[in-house]
Amino acid sequence: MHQQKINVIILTGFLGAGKTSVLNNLLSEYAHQKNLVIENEFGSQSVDGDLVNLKQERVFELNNGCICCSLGEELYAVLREITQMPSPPDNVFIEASGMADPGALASVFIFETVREFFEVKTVIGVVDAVLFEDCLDEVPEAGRQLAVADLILLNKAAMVTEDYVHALEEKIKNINPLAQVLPTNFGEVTLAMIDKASSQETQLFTFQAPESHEHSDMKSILLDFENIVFDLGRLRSVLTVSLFLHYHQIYRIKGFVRLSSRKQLHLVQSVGQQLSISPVLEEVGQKPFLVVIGKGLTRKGIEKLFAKGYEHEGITL
Ligand SMILES: Nc1nc2c(ncn2[C@@H]2O[C@H](COP(=O)(O)OP(=O)(O)OP(=O)(O)O)[C@@H](O)[C@H]2O)c(=O)[nH]1
Repeated sequence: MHQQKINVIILTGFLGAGKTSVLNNLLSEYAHQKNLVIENEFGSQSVDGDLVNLKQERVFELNNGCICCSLGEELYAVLREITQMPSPPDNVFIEASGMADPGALASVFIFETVREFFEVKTVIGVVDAVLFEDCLDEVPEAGRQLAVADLILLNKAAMVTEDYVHALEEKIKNINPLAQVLPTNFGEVTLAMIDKASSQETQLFTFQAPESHEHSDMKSILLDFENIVFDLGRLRSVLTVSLFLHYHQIYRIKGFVRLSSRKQLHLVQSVGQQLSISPVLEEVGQKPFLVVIGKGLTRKGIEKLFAKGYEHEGITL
């Protein structure tokens, strides 16, 4: 087995938002390490010409899938190939096509067989400051890309006024209170920005969400579970079914819960249709809560859904 896990950075964002610019900057930032790029582009245009820093890196292309599920299978096959390389890379960068559902990509990394070798360091969402509001209203994938991201780069910031940048930052934070939002130009990112966004659990510990927020039809709902103890089996089955049935509404779930069968607090998170519930090693007084991000959600509906995870078998303190 590969001794150290391979870091994975997933780049999402709408067409022309600046993903390739961000990728080039990242390749410069990580130039001292061995990097590999996976592209998921529409069409068959060559990507090599766009990437300035690809001296040693190898580029894999995913061609078949975009929004469909074959994308996950294709990525899985590429990842297997990477683990069998004589000298595997330190970092794998995945640039998702502007039309891709990043959940389908990110969810591959929830599988145990993949997690054994790879660790998603961060999911970066690149947003075009000029076009963001139009995109969000008109393109469903744009909302999903925002929901999945840990770090959202508000790119082309210099093309709009400072006040507008602040207003957009607020809007984006309201949609995804879990992410860091940073204005950039020409996709300029630093390692420090990535490292900050990738300490996800630490970030969650200090997370203070607004009650509930709305923009367009997208919304984040904060659920306080301080006095609730879930039944693991029930919670898992309720969420698994809901992520499948309400795929077009629930974009992301993330937070902590208490379980009747375990002492430790558990981190719950969904990526695409995949769910993971894992123990938190150091809780340091963390209170249980969950954030649900999605489209057309109602607090009542979401509360009802989670109640199925603790009523009867579970205990309400
Ligand atoms: N003015 C300005 N142009 C930018 C900025 N960032 C990127 N661009 C330009 O916007 C265009 C698209 O940038 P890319 O980095 O290729 O964007 P992308 O998201 O990879 O594009 P697709 O692969 O087509 O989805 C290019 O011409 C960039 O030079 C910026 O901050 N300001």
